[in-house]
Amino acid sequence: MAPTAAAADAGDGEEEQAQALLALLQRVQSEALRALGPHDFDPKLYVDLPLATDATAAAAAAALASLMRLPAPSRGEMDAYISRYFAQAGSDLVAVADPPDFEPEPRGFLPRVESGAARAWALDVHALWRALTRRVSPAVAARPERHTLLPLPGRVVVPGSRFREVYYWDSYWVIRGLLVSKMYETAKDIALNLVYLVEKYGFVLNGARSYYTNRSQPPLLSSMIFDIYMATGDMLSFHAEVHNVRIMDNHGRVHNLSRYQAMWNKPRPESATIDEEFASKLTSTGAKEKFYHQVASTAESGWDFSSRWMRDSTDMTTLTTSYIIPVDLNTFILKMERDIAFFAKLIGDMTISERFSEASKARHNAIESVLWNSDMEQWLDYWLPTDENCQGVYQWKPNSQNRVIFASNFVPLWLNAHHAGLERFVDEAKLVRVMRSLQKSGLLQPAGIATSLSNTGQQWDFPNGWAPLQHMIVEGLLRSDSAEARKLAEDIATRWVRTNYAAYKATGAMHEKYDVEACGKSGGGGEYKPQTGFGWSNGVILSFLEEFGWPQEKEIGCSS
Ligand SMILES: OC[C@H]1O[C@H](O[C@H]2O[C@H](CO)[C@@H](O)[C@H](O)[C@H]2O)[C@H](O)[C@@H](O)[C@@H]1O
Repeated sequence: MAPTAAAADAGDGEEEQAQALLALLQRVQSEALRALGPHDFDPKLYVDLPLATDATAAAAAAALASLMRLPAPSRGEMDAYISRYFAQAGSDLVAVADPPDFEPEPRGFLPRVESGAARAWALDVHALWRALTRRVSPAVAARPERHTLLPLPGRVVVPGSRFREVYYWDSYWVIRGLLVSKMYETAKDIALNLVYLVEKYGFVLNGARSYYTNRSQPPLLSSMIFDIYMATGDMLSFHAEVHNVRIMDNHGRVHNLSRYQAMWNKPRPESATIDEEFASKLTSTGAKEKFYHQVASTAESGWDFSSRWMRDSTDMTTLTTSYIIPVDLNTFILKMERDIAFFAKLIGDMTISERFSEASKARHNAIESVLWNSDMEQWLDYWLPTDENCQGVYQWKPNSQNRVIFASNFVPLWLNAHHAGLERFVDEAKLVRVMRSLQKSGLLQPAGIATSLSNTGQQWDFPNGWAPLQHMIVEGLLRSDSAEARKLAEDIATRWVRTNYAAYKATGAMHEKYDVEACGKSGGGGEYKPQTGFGWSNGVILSFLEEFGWPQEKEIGCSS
């Protein structure tokens, strides 16, 4: 997960040049804000610009310095400057409109989807892989100092719209969809690209840009490899790291758990103007640096942003992410430990297999001792004191569990969906109790599972629902002996499919997130405009349609 010696092997000269281009682009970003104003301003666009083929960074910097001397550059002057010195954002990725493993209707595609409307839409969603598959242009590897995009050896699938590069945790659900679409080679390419990032940087980056080298995202690489292996029998290799916190429970046992922790204490380049604006109310440099560190650590969580990480949900400067032990992160790492044990056994390395099997058992105990709350029948994030550096052993305190309801409190159910034959993470009786807790939590809404119960305007809060959260909880409920749990899983999936379908029919697009209060509404909130495309939404729809089918007589539109 998070970096230890970020970019240590990436080469010092290369790293310096990457940082010089980024610094120039951040100055362009600030100048563009001055020229264009904050309305509809997307700071990420500017740090994604490659240098134009006939431009040098020195000439672009000199011309920018002249613009900066103007009292207020006009939109025309700014546009002229950008088109003179830079190529279009995203032009350093080559569209792969015809991936070699794409077939308009692959043999054996969604055999249980009988409804004509559902099947036609599923084929549209499947065809979106053509619009989202890219290859990094060879120009990037030839002159990396001219791009913030990082070179990658294979094809990628991007989420879409402003997200022009491959993302770490998005790729898990993209791959799940690609496996339904029988695009095994593209799925393997994505995973191998992420392995390449591990080899080069020591961990999988948040996304494949030079400004993402300071942090990772939820660690799902082994899950990708596991699912590819299950679908194809092919194995890839990988490696990952964790950031440790030690907690002593009431029986004197010390547990190791993990937290998010980015290696960064500056504004995020892709959102620098926004971060600086929030930090402007903090007076000391130290306080600003701590804030920037929390912002980057929150981006590492994938839940950027949410009241889940804030002491005061109205104040971004109260982000406290690196002092929180998150339920979902520890679920992902436990799954990774089980995956490694599985693969090591498969290749006959029993020493590694046993080591990771022991680690997964220890984390299982830690999750049950530190994060499980038997009154609420949910797993809860654990908040550490913010005045310490997390080096020592903390004494567990019941009040440090965050009793606020989030969809992540139910993500450990997902562990039940994998590794048939192993001891189940949650036994049947407990699963039914957790299911009841979910049913009365308020998270179940007409169009799916809400991210939280608080409407804060942040995108990882109410009323937004996100594809990965629906998918993990549905898969967890589904692999149960309880008919009621399986029925609830299908009910949630049905609501989610219907809302995605209705929004697609209304807008012609698949969306990054949805408003779960009503069927057919896309989501909003957060620091950027709602995006379409969209990698993980497409992947989850294909996965649900494969799992549950769609009978002829079942209505796919919103039922009134
Ligand atoms: O530019 C702002 C932030 O955008 C990304 O986060 C969001 O989109 C990602 C891609 O779909 C997704 O993985 C993440 O969960 C979303 O919150 C980016 O990952 C952040 O690092 C970035 O600061």
